Amino acid sequence: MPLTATGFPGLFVFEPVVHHDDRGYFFESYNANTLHKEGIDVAFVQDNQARSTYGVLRGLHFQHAPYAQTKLIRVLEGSIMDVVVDIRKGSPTYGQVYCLEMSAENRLQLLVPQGFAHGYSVLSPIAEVLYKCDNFYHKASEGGIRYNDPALNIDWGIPLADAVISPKDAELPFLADCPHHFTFQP
Ligand SMILES: Cc1cn([C@H]2C[C@H](O)[C@@H](COP(=O)(O)OP(=O)(O)O[C@H]3O[C@@H](C)C(=O)[C@@H](O)[C@H]3O)O2)c(=O)[nH]c1=O
Repeated sequence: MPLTATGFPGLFVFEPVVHHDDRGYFFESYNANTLHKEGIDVAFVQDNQARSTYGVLRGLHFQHAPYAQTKLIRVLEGSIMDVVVDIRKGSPTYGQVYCLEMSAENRLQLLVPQGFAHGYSVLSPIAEVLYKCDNFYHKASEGGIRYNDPALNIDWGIPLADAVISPKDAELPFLADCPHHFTFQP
């Protein structure tokens, strides 16, 4: 599974090797050994799957310690704009935004380390998103940052007038007011 660095420490894009034949195609959507060979060892314990319609915007979310989560994200149907923000104090990319268009067609996967806020918007009529997490859901440890934080100025790939946002997400704080931070560990 070829891996591409993003310039953000610990944040990687994977593009699986697809084997095509007369029947269709086959690819390994996850292989711990392949990641291990790239120096990445993550013990995933929970898979999440979410289906959304066009314009749905989920995020930006994280869980703080001791329930922080590494996530490996991919799209099973449709296309999304995936967005992460580095909130690790001391990171060379602290406060910076990384966006990646991910789809069932391009099969890209994004490995998001602990210490990033994560969200996505749906670009297609329907999107089905699957992500692995290395820590269990813990409601009391949930944190987030507002999708329209002016300091981040995120391009979600859709007009914000079309965005469908949960009441919880609409009230998240801006990064400058966020009470939770991570410490960068090189
Ligand atoms: C995240 C999560 C939610 N839930 C429940 C809580 C709630 O009743 C329902 C929907 O939860 P939410 O509104 O938080 O779902 P959602 O807004 O899709 O939350 C997700 O957003 C993306 C961007 C992420 O990165 C994830 O980590 C997660 O925070 O599902 C679980 O049971 N387990 C979980 O792991």
